[in-house]
Amino acid sequence: MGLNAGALRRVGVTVAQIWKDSDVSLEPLKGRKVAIIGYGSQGRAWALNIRDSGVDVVVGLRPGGKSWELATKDGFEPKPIPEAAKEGDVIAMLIPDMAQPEIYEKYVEPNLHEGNALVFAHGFNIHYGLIKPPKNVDVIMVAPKSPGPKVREAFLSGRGVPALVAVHQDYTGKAWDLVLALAKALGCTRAGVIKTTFKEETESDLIGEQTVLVGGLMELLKKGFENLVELGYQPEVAYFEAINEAKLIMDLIWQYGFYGMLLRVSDTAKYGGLTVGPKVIDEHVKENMKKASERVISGEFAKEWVEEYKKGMPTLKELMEKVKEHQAEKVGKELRKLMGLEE
Ligand SMILES: NC(=O)C1=CN([C@@H]2O[C@H](COP(=O)(O)OP(=O)(O)OC[C@H]3O[C@@H](n4cnc5c(N)ncnc54)[C@H](O)[C@@H]3O)[C@@H](O)[C@H]2O)C=CC1
Ligand SMILES: CC(=O)[C@](C)(O)C(=O)O
Ligand SMILES: [Mg+2]
Ligand SMILES: [Mg+2]
Repeated sequence: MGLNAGALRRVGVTVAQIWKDSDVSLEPLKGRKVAIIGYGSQGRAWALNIRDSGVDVVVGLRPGGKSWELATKDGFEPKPIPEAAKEGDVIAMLIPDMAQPEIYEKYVEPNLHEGNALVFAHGFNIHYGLIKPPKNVDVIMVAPKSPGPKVREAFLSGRGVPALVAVHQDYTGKAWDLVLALAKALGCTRAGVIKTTFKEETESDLIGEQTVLVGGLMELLKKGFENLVELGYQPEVAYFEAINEAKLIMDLIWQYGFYGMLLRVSDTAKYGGLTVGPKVIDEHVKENMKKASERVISGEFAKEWVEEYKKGMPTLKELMEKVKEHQAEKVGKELRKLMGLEE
């Protein structure tokens, strides 16, 4: 199957529908309690932002853990997951994707009431059929296009991060109003919220994080660092050049776009970058991206990840250790200390 522009239509959305803050009301959340299950990257940001938006929040956690302690420090009174799920009218699943099916089945599903809403921040478990909710609840998603801590940081700065919203099941007939209200309570409508489907969000999120955001970006910076070191330049120079400054250039792209970034670097960098860049990140890279995308779309990646999780994540653990051992990490730690970024 070719992955061309036409393939986009497969996901059921052709023209982007975007909501902004003034289009959306918080009214659907009035008098309803939001149960946040999990207090990690997204969970903490959601609980704090939704509470600050004047909505009643209960945090559901495993008793005695680190999250319990942190949520208590933040002024919540966390409850065991089954109790929070029972109390909540709107139940947000914000524990790791792989942990969700079991926790859902054991503690959440038995406590769902007719007309409740089950909320996801990523479509994985619904799209790949690992969680099958009952027919008498709404099943919705607000997927912030941002790491959790930035969801909180942006909310506090008054800006908000963009998000995708979707409705998988509209039992009450009011699921769209609710999902938009949640996006507003998270601060996401301030930046813009786009209508999507669980399929489009799941596939594009996985493809994005594998080929660009997490996999692609890190590999590019790592190889850029290694290349400089192998050529005999100082590792500290390589770190500042290929890793630290990448953030500063990315900030310019973030704020002004490609063209705006180019206007702010030297003509020498513009000419060198525009002529050499496509030779380094060439069509082979795009072909590799397509292959990775096919594995996401076919469900092959999801199957592999579930198997890895069931084995206790040996590959993930090994790869994480290897990252820690990389020279860029060792040099970087010292330099980040120097710049006052890390203790
Ligand atoms: N990390 C991020 O920035 C983003 C995450 N998402 C989605 O948000 C959801 C939550 O992901 P994260 O915030 O990364 O999760 P996380 O890994 O930060 O979750 C940690 C929380 O889950 C709890 N937890 C972990 N394992 C558990 C288990 N077996 N049983 C009960 N509780 C458990 C921990 O105590 C902690 O409170 C996922 O669906 C993810 O795909 C979506 C956008 C970005
Ligand atoms: C932060 C985010 O949006 C990711 C990369 O999709 C994720 O953490 O899963
Ligand atoms: Mg993701
Ligand atoms: Mg994402």
